Amino acid sequence: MVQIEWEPPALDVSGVSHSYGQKKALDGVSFTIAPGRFTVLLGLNGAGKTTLFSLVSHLYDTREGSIRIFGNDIRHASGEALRRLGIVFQARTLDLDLSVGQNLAYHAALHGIGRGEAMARIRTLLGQIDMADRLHDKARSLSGGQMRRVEIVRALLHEPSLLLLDEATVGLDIRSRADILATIRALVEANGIGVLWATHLIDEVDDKDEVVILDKGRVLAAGPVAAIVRQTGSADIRQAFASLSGLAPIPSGGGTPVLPAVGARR
Ligand SMILES: Nc1ncnc2c1ncn2[C@@H]1O[C@H](COP(=O)(O)OP(=O)(O)OP(=O)(O)O)[C@@H](O)[C@H]1O
Repeated sequence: MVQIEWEPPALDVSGVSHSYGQKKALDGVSFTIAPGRFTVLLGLNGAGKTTLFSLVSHLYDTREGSIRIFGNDIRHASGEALRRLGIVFQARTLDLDLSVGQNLAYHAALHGIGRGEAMARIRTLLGQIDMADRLHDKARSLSGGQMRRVEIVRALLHEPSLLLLDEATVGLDIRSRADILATIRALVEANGIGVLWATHLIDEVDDKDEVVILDKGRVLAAGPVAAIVRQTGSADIRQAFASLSGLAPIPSGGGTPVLPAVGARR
């Protein structure tokens, strides 16, 4: 008999709710993402993306529902779950007074990676993003896009199988945004890792991606772009998103935000 090995989803979010006092930020959120895939978590400002990331990364306790990373429950097997996870938060987190190499080596040490191995990984990853020559430069001397790329390298140092990025292109110009997105897509290909890319920018979705559409704390649709477009009877994901979330059609063009102010709270 042929035994088929079952691989658990990279991320399995099941019935997750979260409130801030009376405010319900997530309401029965369920979806899975497959290993090695690029999945976009698409939602307007205030949809609940950052709250979801805070639960997945165990910054907040999951009180309702469950979150599993490669089968490891974030509550009961948080060590193994977090070992498989890399995360780039929306806010900048490099120490500006340290060099690129020091920032990265410090993070590697926190993960218990020996100095020699850490330096080898740092050099390889910086090479993959064309920043090998910036190893000794102070983080302060980097552009916003370069800082983001270093943060991405930092999130990859412990060789996670799933990378979460929360609005990774916020505050960057169109060129840097495209570069970051291309960098991540190339790293997914090269390293075979899965990515959950949170954004409110519809233009960051590619036809080949999987998408989870989050609106006011609820999942409106989840699956391959083509399936969502077909199921909603839309011409493209732009129209599907607009019709699902009850918005006026979104005009196309360089990275049109679907809502005006990034970081605005409702
Ligand atoms: N610390 C908090 N206290 C109270 N309410 C909060 C807090 N953090 C978020 N919220 C509320 O929870 C909801 C979801 O916010 P969240 O930041 O998770 O959304 P988001 O999709 O990440 O939005 P953005 O793109 O603006 O960061 C919003 O209505 C927000 O106002």
